[in-house]
Amino acid sequence: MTTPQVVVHRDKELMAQAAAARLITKIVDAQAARGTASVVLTGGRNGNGLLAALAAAPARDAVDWARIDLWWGDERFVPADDPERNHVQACEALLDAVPVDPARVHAMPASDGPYGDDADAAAAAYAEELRRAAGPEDHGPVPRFDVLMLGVGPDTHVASLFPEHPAARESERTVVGVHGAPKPPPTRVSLTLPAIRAAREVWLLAAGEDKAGAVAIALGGAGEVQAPAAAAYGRSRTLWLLDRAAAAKLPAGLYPPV
Ligand SMILES: O=C(O)[C@H](O)[C@@H](O)[C@H](O)[C@H](O)COP(=O)(O)O
Repeated sequence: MTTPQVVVHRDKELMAQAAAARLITKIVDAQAARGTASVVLTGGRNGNGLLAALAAAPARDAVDWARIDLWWGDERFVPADDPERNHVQACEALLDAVPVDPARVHAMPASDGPYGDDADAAAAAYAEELRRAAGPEDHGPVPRFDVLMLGVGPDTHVASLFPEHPAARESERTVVGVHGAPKPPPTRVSLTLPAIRAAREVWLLAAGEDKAGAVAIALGGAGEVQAPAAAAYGRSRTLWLLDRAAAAKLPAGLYPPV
């Protein structure tokens, strides 16, 4: 487990812009080192705010968009064109504006797709897609994503792993169907903690005062089933990107004054 590093920005706009700049650099470095990059996107306002900031950043053209695989940490299990879908929101925020290779944009299946309304079958299919993408150098059933981003919910959920839900306890499968989620819509598909922890870097994003309690609990040593965000970490780095309001309940001294 990597020790979390905390970076606090003045407000959520600056947080989104700084995280977008950080992501551009990370992708450019990964493409220089390995010829390709893989990034896991998150749903939610902060994840989409980051993508919109990236779309507006002049340096976005430094990325070779044809040589990047994009995955999702979770998806709302609704029809493919539903505006609630994380994939639809990511297209609006960024993906429609950059020359990504559609074959490398790995959206999770929708509820009107080949698996119908069977979220568990959709999850199994996504797990298989990840397994096929993993090479021998990945030493496991999912690729070693360069960056995996997660929005943090006010109850400490990440992706669609909600506190005390079975998905937060999953230790074998890499992707699961989630039923009865407390955040609508109730049916979702989500990466599990073992899949999340395969990433080189995990970035957790939280902004606003309604997140301050969750951030303090997760960074205060809570257990993974009670606080899934506490158990989301990367192989080489775990980074919490916060605005001042979300950091308000952290103990003094955990990050430099902003
Ligand atoms: O599908 C979703 O809703 C998510 O992926 C979810 O895990 C989200 O990232 C958090 O709830 C934070 O969302 P906000 O950034 O909007 O607070």
